[in-house]
Amino acid sequence: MKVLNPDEMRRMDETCIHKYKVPAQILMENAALSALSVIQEEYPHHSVLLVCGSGNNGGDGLALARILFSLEKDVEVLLLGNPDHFSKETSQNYRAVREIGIPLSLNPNDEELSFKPNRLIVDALLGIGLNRTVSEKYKAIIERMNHSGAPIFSLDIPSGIDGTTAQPRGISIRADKTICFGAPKRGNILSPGYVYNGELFCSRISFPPPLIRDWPGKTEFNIPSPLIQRDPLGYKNSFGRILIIGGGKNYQGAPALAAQAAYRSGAGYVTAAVPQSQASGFSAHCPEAVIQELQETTEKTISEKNETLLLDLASKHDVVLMGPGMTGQEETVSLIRKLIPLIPVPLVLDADGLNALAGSPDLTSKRKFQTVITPHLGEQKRLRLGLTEDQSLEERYGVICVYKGPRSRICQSDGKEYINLTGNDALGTAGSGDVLAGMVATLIATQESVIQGVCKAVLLHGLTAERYPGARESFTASDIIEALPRCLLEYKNNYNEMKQTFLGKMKMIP
Ligand SMILES: NC(=O)C1=CN([C@@H]2O[C@H](COP(=O)(O)OP(=O)(O)OC[C@H]3O[C@@H](n4cnc5c(N)ncnc54)[C@H](O)[C@@H]3O)[C@@H](O)[C@H]2O)[C@@H](O)CC1
Ligand SMILES: [K+]
Repeated sequence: MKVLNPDEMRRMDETCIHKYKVPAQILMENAALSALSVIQEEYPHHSVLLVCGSGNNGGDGLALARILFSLEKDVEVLLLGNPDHFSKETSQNYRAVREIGIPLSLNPNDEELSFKPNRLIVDALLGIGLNRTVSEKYKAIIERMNHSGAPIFSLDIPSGIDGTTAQPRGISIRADKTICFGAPKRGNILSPGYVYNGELFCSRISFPPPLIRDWPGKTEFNIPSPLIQRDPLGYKNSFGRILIIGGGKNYQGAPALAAQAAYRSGAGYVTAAVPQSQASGFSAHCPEAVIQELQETTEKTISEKNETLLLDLASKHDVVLMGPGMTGQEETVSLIRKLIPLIPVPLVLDADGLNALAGSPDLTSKRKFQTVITPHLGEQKRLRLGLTEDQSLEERYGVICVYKGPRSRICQSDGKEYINLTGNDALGTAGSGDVLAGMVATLIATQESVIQGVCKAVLLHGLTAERYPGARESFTASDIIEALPRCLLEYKNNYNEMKQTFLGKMKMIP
């Protein structure tokens, strides 16, 4: 399923209206009816206060007020704006609400604003037409709604969340539930917007299937797809040979976590190239890994003298992961920068590999084999140095970029983007990224393509956190590795069901 930005959503609405001849009035009515079905299911006994703005989002709210009133619900409307400027559809609903005699305050002053904790608030102030910082007048109302103690149900998107960036524009409604219309917008799905949305519902508001299916949008969910079956006649070298280049003084755990994660996610053979003084410590952490001892700098990090050896070793593996625990030691950084363009297989760069890359996009953009980078927020900022605002990391560095964080995004240089829905805050723990890097390297080697491998690894990594039976506070990187056998099995056996339910992150409403 596609995830749209507000411009695309408007074009989709227009196409539905003009090409498929579904009138705008019907779309608004369907939006209101789908919101009604959520209210009937989730808030069957609540009286309802609808807070409506002057755009079509407000129109949806007015249509919903009309339908609720016809069901003899206790409803009241607060409406902001000048009715002379309403769209045709919003005007029609406004006139109906007035004629029917539904209680309505137009542009209420402070005393007329009354929010009761036990009355459901329907937030229909601002939808995808939000195009600037929330005005002072709206801000005051949003604050009052947020502090009212009442449950809030947002129509289309919580008022104040930017549909493209998912950031609040100054302030935003914090909804308990949100229903998005037609298709989910980026602001419904990405961080931090998805937290403001609360529980998310989606209605197609009768958009014809080809309109949604054939939409040329470039953003979609990272939906589970089947894992490649292991060859029953395979052997260790056919199940993915991974080379991990990492480690430095005080950082032997990072490559060890990556190596364990690689084995637990299916790698047949893992070589760990680490500074010689750390080899024995490494073996204690991951006895399955084959160790390549490397010459060291005086600071016990990987020396530049290993260049030829490492390139030769890389050529004997399917994928290389470089970076975990390598430190920012000058000579080591220089080695990383020499190796990046020359490594003759797909390359995953993480941690110090990314720090060494930052500011030199040509190192990766000219590589003959694909590169995957997995930066967290701090690393993203460093990698952005020297880039213009409209340039993306994936485009400028010529890589697949995994933007790690809540709702990680996996982006290709051609603009295709997959939003991952698995995971939670438990993953914010030291070593979590090292584990992910090991999983990414392995699934790249074992799945049908580099992008498929990356998508599956990110999904699986998030799943381990969701399936953890303990408190999120207690979750560690080792728990991810420990959960992999179960989660991998669940993914293998149930991907189809996971696909149907979108992993429970969004409920489809007729
Ligand atoms: N045919 C369609 O286009 C459909 C649209 N629908 C609804 O229509 C919404 C989009 O409608 P609109 O494009 O009219 O936009 P909105 O209803 O989101 O808001 C536009 C209004 O808000 C004002 N505004 C924008 N930014 C503001 C700010 N920061 N502070 C205060 N006021 C601000 C604008 O001046 C304008 O009056 C969707 O979110 C959805 O709820 C649905 O009815 C489904 C069909
Ligand atoms: K809204």
